[in-house]
Amino acid sequence: MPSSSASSKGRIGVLLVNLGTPDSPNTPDVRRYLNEFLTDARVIDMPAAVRYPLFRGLVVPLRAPKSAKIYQQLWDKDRGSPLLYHGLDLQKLVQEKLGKDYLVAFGMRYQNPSIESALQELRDAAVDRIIVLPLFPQYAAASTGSVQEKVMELVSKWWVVPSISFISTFVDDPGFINSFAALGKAELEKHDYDHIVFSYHGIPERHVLKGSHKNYCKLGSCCNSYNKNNRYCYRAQCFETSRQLGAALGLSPEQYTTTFQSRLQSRLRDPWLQPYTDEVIKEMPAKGIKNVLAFSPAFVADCLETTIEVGEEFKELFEEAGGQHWQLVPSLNSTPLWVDAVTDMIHRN
Ligand SMILES: C=CC1=C(C)c2cc3[nH]c(cc4nc(cc5[nH]c(cc1n2)c(C)c5CCC(=O)O)C(CCC(=O)O)=C4C)c(C)c3C=C
Ligand SMILES: [Fe+2]
Ligand SMILES: [Fe+2]
Repeated sequence: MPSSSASSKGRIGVLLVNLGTPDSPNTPDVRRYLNEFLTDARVIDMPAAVRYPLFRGLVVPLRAPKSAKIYQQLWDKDRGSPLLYHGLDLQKLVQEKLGKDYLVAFGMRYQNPSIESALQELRDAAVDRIIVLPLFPQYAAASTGSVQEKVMELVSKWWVVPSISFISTFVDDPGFINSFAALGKAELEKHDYDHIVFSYHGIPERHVLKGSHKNYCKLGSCCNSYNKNNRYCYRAQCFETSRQLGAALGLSPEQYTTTFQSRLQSRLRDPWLQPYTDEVIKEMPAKGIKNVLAFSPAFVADCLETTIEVGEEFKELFEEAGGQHWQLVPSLNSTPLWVDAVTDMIHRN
């Protein structure tokens, strides 16, 4: 008779995944990161015969030295890339909170620690099943979709394929919303603001239309409500996060604006989601909006796109246009409310 004392159940594996970051802020590492990132067909959805020569041969070599300079500004001399160390801090705290019945691993879609190494950690521990949480509140094929594809590609090669589930979007998760709102309220107590900007990472409009369920989404007022037809529409999800955050902060719709940042290509050739943050904020001071509090709610950890783009570059633009006070709300990083929110999402799954 087999011993009845040994439990037949293993731990539950949890895989937290963020986008990725270079191993160092030096040009060769930034080039390697950008090469992996920008040849992903879910990010640059061109035929491989065009994507590889164009990006490896032209875009990345030109971009890498410029990006490296910005990463050098961002890099912490002891802990390195914020996206990485905040992710590792979150992993540790969520593990402590979930306890010994769970094993929490952390991976990056591009570069290190790889999703492959994180999955291997869970496999070595013979976890019972795996819950994957891509750390992107709003689903986009280029972010969450790419993580899902990579996880499925890797796990499909295992002889024993475990039960696996994905948390694909958490735009309106009360824990996520309340964690961000709490950070915003702390800033609102320190200063008087004329307006709030919710600036999301942009994606090409084409990506939204490609994911449109039965052509429901046409980049118009379709995105003004969040419903079963546009549950995975990135634009509708961003608007929903803004509405939820606005409500949690006690704002009326006129007190905030939703904008999109970080477009990669020329807008003439390839329109990205609009309005563009840089264009909107340049117009604000002339309209009497001189004090702005900015959130970046497409990111749950501070990174190049929050600290440098929103916190520094947009501040400079705003001030040059006559603005007086521009303040970025820090990201969720590994704050206690966010650790609780992640733990709750895992428990509910
Ligand atoms: C929030 C989710 C993200 C989506 C959606 C996304 C789409 C997307 N991004 C690019 C191009 C670049 N993004 C870069 C940095 C970057 N992007 C995200 C998240 C999303 N991207 C994060 C978290 C980061 C920061 C990483 C860090 O190390 O701090 C960069 C690299 C930086 C630079 O050179 O400017 C590029 C390039 C595209 C083309 C795209 C959708 C099609
Ligand atoms: Fe990006
Ligand atoms: Fe829509």
